Amino acid sequence: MTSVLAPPPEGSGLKAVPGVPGIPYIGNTFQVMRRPFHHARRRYEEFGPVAWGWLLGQRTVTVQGPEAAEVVLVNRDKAFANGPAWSYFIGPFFARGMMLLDFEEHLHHRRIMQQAFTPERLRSYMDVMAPGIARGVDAWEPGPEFKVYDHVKRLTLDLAVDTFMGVELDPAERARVNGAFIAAVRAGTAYVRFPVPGLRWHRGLQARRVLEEFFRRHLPAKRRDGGDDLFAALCAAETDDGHRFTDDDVVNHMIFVLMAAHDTTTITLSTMAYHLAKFPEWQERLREESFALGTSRPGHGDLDALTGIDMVMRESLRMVAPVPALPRRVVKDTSILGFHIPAGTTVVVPMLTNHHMADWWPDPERFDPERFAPDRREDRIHKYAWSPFGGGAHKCIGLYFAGMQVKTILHQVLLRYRWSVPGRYEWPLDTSSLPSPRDGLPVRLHRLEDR
Ligand code: HEM
Repeated sequence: MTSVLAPPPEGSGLKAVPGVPGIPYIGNTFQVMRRPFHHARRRYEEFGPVAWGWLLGQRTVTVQGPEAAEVVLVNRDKAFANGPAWSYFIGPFFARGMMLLDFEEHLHHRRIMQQAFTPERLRSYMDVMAPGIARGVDAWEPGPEFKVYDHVKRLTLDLAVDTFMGVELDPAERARVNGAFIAAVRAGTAYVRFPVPGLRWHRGLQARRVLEEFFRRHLPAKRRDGGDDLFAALCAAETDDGHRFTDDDVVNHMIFVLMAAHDTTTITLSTMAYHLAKFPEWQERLREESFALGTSRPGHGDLDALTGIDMVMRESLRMVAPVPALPRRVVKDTSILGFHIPAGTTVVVPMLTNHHMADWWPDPERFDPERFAPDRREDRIHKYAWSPFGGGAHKCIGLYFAGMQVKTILHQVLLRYRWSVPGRYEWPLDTSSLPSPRDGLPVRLHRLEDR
């Protein structure tokens, strides 16, 4: 049954947000998680861009389309806060990470962290990363059921340890840190959201302690010796007016950045690999481009020549946004596109489904990288039509790093392997958390010289 979220203040000229909220606390949670595209389309046809319902235990206004996304992400009157919204999901495990800070404090931290993402820093991360990528990709064992997602996840996690931590780890400690990391990420989507020994939430809290202890142990040496890694960069980062991170800040930011960096790039690479297997003509086109580059170790500037990889990456980020939804908590009464949004509400910008809206994207279900070609640039229809990296004050600080890493890995893979899937294969995408293929994306992988 249709009902309104809250009556707008008298004389405000605002409209009430409509919706079919469903059963309190549960509402449409299962439909949204299982069939997000179908559900979003139906809601948009019935209510337009602003509608409410119960989602994951909260009264939630979902805003669809780039115009509403812009209002929320640009956040002109500071009505939308990140911390309370994201903390609901990942707070205990990623406390005081950059994305969970707000307003003045966030700006202050972001200015310092920016020093770890300057062009010079990016170049040196790339130098550290290149041999690890070559080693990791070389070690893949071709076969008929090669699970792309699982292998890429392992690779990006290993790269994160090398590029971000810059600490020599023996295999046992590497496994312990990687394991803690995976447990902390998994805990965010636990069904039982309090600590019961043996269950995800509890394991997540234990993992957080392992990670804190790890970074604290290595911190004094990093402060003293410096290095080319992100950990050293955060220790050294200083704004022009002399602000630096405390030890606690460095630990909190490191734990968060590791999480922010590796799942997202894994999903991007997997989506690219899936479509390149489904559309072999694109795979060949990209391979030719990679061979034409004439180097297996491209430097930062060489990557610009890989225009095909760039278009496929953008199209893959459109088709499967790795961060499917951006939640915000409304901290004072406000409005979105003329609708009254009361304080206390959770607002969600659903990037995953926004990128499939027929009002903004011609033939949105079609894999068509050329839509990003210079003569088409369909994303230019609106500044927020394509925003897999978010926007406004919290826009992904690692977006150039991500592009660099994704392109370098794919380039290395194209130079060594060819892969395919059976003609009618459709990957079973799990959208109940960050999107991922339920089957690990099995492909037939050949080494090029074997063919
Ligand atoms: C394809 C890969 C990536 C995607 C799609 C992605 C997406 C996003 C999105 C959507 C946000 C904004 C969240 C919000 O507004 O609530 C974000 C924030 C962030 N990302 Fe990324 N990200 C990626 C890779 C990375 C990498 C590689 C790093 C670090 C090296 C990184 C570090 C961060 C950080 C620190 C924030 C918080 C920024 C802030 O709140 O000011 N991300 N990312």
